[in-house]
Amino acid sequence: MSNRLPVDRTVGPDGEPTWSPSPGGLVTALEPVMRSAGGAWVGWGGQPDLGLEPFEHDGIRIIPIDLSETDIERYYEGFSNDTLWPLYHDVIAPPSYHRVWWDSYVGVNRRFADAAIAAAAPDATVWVQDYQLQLVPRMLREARPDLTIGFFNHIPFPAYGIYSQLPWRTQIIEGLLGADVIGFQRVADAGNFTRAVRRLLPYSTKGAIVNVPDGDGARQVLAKAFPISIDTAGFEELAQRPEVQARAAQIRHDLGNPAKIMLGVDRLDYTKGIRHRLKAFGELLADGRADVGDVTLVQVASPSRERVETYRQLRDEVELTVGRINGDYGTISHQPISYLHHGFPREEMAALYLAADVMLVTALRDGMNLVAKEYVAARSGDLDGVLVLSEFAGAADELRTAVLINPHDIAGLKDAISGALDMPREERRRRMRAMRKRVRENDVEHWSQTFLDALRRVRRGDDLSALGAAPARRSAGQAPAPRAAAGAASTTPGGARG
Ligand SMILES: O=P(O)(O)OC[C@H]1O[C@H](O[C@H]2O[C@H](CO)[C@@H](O)[C@H](O)[C@H]2O)[C@H](O)[C@@H](O)[C@@H]1O
Ligand SMILES: O=c1ccn([C@@H]2O[C@H](COP(=O)(O)OP(=O)(O)O)[C@@H](O)[C@H]2O)c(=O)[nH]1
Repeated sequence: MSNRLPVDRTVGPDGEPTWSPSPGGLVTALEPVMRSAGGAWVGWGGQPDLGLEPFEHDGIRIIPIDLSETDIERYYEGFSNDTLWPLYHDVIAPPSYHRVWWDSYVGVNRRFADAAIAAAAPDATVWVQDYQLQLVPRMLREARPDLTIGFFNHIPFPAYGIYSQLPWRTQIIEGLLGADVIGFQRVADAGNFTRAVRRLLPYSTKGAIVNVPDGDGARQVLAKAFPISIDTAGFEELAQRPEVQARAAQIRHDLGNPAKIMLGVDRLDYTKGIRHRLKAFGELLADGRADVGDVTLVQVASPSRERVETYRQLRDEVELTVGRINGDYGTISHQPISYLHHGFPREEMAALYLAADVMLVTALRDGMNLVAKEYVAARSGDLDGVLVLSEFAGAADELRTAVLINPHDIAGLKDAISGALDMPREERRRRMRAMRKRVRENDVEHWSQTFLDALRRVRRGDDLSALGAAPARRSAGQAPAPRAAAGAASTTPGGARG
């Protein structure tokens, strides 16, 4: 279950409805998982009031949830994308708090939960995805204690000093704790979550395990990092196809055969650090450390959340900056930046990755960033290309041989880009080989199997020590938790179901 279905319904100029792939990494990651798992996908079709019945799409059973214009404004654009999104991304933009948005969030979470309650077979597993649906796990547990419930948070979970701004901070934590396993992208996110639990609720935690009162006993909830990944083999295969390789050569030719191509691919989102990247590149051109004609930056900025004001402002700022740089440094034959405000299909993405000598991922905060992993998979064949990667993207925990940068440090970013453009072939190869190993070991299949395996083990009441238990911790001055306290050191609480 996720806010978005894998496909969005749009109506073409001829008035005919068509289904197009939904934007973003969540769908990219989950689609291959769902295709192999069977079961049904509950989500929203991307347009208001579609009134659709369940249907099959490309081998996946789809259960659509209807959202009205008001739901979209308050639950999706409002609470999800103008409250939770900026808050969870370290308040890069100021979050807005509105009680009517919260009410709508509760109501829409209830509708999603009811759809799963009606559709799930006895003892089924329900895997809830992402910050838009954090209240669903508890709603499911209250109505259907037979279900095994997983939750995965695709975006960061902030430190308590930030999270505590949220007027509904306790309800969200209680909502999430309805799950058996709560997955996060990074170890730091899982730690932030368990710290928030200790600050807000009288529940004891032991490493990754939270003891939640349940009847006369307690049940164990596992809150742990499961870094998401991509269909690595599928992406490698795509990048090896002759037509994709020919397209990569064509892209280079069409750009005027610059010595170096740099690439950025992002939803047009303020978390992605597009402005910082443009600033660094503009300064390199101004300093004479990069020359138009020698270096071209291709920036794909795929449209996202266009009715949210912060996103509109971002688009204006980015496009103003691109226009200035192209105006200042462009020639009749060459533009420093090729800016594309569209979404592209996977084949074109693979060709762009193959064409790019340097991939720029400069996010200010990002749950994972699948683009970074796709670039590595695409370059498995030639082991070439340099990944410049923000340490604030989840992918930086795994891709340690990327050129790691702090995007706020513009001087450092300029040096890193310059070094990447000049990096010797042998160093490029060495770094890429290590990253390829990692992306092959942890692909999306491994991610989903590891998560689902943890879910089965928690549900069976297995000994969870191997899954990340650590010495018992309780925040300073916190009273022992009622009921759960005695079970804090134990691995099999009384309330756990076998
Ligand atoms: O559905 P939208 O509002 O259009 O946004 C698209 C998706 O963006 C986010 O993606 C995140 O998930 C990726 C995969 O785990 C991760 O790599 C990335 O860092 C995240 O930003 C969002 O979390 C999804 O819910 C959205 O559908
Ligand atoms: O024009 C585009 C731009 C992006 N993507 C895909 O969208 C996903 C973006 O995921 P990421 O985790 O990098 O960021 P998100 O958008 O989810 O925050 C990746 O699979 C990209 O290949 C795409 O298919 N076409």
